[in-house]
Amino acid sequence: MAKITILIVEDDPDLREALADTLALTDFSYLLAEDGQQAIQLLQSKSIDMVVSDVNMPEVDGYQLLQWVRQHAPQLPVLLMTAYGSVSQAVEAMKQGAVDYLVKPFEPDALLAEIRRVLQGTPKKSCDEPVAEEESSRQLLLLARKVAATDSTVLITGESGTGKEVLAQYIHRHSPRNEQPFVAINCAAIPENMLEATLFGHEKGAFTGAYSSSPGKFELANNGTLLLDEITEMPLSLQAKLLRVLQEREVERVGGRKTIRLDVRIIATTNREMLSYVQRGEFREDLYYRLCVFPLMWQPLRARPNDIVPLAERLLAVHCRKLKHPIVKLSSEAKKTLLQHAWPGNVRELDNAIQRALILQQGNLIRPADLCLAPSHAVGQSPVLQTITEAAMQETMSIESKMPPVSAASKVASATDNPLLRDGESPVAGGLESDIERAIDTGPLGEDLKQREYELIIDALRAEGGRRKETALKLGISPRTLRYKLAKMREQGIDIETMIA
Ligand SMILES: Nc1ncnc2c1ncn2[C@@H]1O[C@H](COP(=O)(O)OP(=O)(O)OP(=O)(O)O)[C@@H](O)[C@H]1O
Repeated sequence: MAKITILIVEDDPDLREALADTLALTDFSYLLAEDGQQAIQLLQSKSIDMVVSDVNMPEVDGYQLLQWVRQHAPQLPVLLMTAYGSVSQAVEAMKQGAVDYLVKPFEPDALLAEIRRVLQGTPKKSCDEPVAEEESSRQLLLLARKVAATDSTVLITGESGTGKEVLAQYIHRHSPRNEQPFVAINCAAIPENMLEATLFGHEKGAFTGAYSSSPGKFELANNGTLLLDEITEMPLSLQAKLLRVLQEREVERVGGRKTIRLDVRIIATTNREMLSYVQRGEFREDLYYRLCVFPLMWQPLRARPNDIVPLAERLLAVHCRKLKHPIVKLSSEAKKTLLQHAWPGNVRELDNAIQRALILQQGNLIRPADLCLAPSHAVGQSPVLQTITEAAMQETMSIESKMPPVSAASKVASATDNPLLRDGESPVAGGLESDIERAIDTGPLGEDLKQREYELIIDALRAEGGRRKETALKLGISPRTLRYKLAKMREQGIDIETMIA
């Protein structure tokens, strides 16, 4: 059997040699590159199973290399190595598709364990169960445990950052398939022309750039669980093929003739209101009903206050462990501040706030100022926010009435049908949640944020020479969302082409 090849990309010659020495003592074979440019050349000519890359390198750095991989070989896992000060960027890189990051310095065994974990497709080792102190969250986990025991297809809905992937992993961990792979694919993050090959695999030469044959996510997940993240972002043409695979339980690689039998448990997630996608003809109805066998919904974080502080404490412990930092605590004022915030970006926003606070805090105690939370997002404290929360509640209630009833845990649904920038935690970095965006549509804050968002989009388009797919990838949104945003900008009289020029 061919050996698994790891590509090490590191500009520091001593560290590169040390990493090579580590891999030389294992069954893996390895290739070495001094920078991103050399790495791309090797990726174009050799068969490589995984990339382990430094972040800061001259010319083509780790992030640019990651972007190249996302476009040309999206199924290839990229593990980043980063210095302590660049951790927040590395976390951002994970959102862009890196499988994980290691903080330097690390033990050789930590690297090998991480490589094995990634290649086996197992989720991050964590004996930690999802935090669920709120009654509705507990009930949700109970339901998840029940469905985990079966092979039923599960559809998880909830706003961006509520914990849909965490719940999917929880189901897998508690299922009879837990010793088998858990494989996740984010349908919004893979370029449209690569999605089919990534899902179903391809044979060598099936298309330009198919340097070697490769199994798809379905094959990799065989006997285990496949998570189809952000399923509404899948193009209609591919939905038809997906439906066939789900019905017939077999797959053929792109450019291949062999039929491969499948035994895969499917979990799909979305932060959109799927039924309105179905009504608009953007999502196949038959596929919707095949996926929505057992729907589960995470409430937005603002609707489960009892989860907020325990989640913050868990995230704090995780990051302290990862950064080898002494234990840090939350002051009681900081806890109050957390409870007063509306968390439009949900648990992911909380995670970011905790990471920021960990960097800023002094004396191993987090105080309110360290959290850097915008006061305008404090629950019940600002008229702007009241509008936001009211609008969000109205939105979620109107959705609730349309979703099939599942449980008491699903009192507040959160998907929206308005495709907007994801990851609502920071308007500058990532965009806003749709409910919030609509709520602040008319206010001065809304105008400022919109202008800033338009500037970001134009800048990204300019940097990518007007190419839509690349721009969407750069902004961390789906091409569909970008199209929607551009249409909105045109409606407002913005001449996009002139601005790019
Ligand atoms: N109940 C929970 N317990 C512990 N950590 C959680 C929980 N929910 C979410 N998280 C953490 O919050 C972050 C976001 O979670 P996750 O990726 O599962 O959200 P998501 O709903 O899938 O987001 P998206 O819609 O953007 O894909 C992750 O870092 C995850 O570990």
